Amino acid sequence: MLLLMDTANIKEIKQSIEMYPIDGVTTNPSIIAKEKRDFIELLKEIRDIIGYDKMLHVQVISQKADEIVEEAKYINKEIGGNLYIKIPVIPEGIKAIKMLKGEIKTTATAVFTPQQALIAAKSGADFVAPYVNRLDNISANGIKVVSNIVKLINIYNFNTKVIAASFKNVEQIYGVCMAGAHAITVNYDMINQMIFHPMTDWSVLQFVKDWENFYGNKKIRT
Ligand SMILES: O=C[C@H](O)COP(=O)(O)O
Repeated sequence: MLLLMDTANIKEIKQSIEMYPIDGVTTNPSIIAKEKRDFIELLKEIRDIIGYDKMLHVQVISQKADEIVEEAKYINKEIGGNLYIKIPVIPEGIKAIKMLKGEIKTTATAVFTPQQALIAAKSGADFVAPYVNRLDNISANGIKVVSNIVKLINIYNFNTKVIAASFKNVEQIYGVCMAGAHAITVNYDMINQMIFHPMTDWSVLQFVKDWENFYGNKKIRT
């Protein structure tokens, strides 16, 4: 199971890498624009923080296959390392995924149906990224879509992995993990929510109280 951070915020990336078992970072144009920084400069800083081995997913802007390929090559040259180029599953995007196969790794993004994921996988995408919360928001079932994509990938034995994205609560995250998603990408709030439980905090406080009742402020290691 791969765990990625869906953010381009330097502080959030640094903190989550320090605290949690993070495999990489995913971005999209909206996430990047929020930081109000030079695109390449920001990505280079993220690469420096996470290192060359962790995954970095960066999305293209163009909507024509030839231009998508050019953007992918440019980002790859500038940023390098374990890089995945995110390409939306429009027809020209599928064409670009086919063109990049064997040269640059790709993540087919903005996936809303198993059919889109199937075509992207058949085209050679390394990852497909279904948007769970955006599906739930249009009264579809994000977890079911992820589950069906995982099933299709297994039926046809594609090498493609599912990176479930777009979460607004931990129940959605739990659901896609139970459905066998190979990877999840979550924002800073979600990663903290995943580990939070009021009973855990209460128990920790209780342990400390009981210890102090007998040992006072004595430490385990003096
Ligand atoms: O790149 C895709 C994002 O994970 C979408 O997430 P969002 O629906 O929270 O904007």
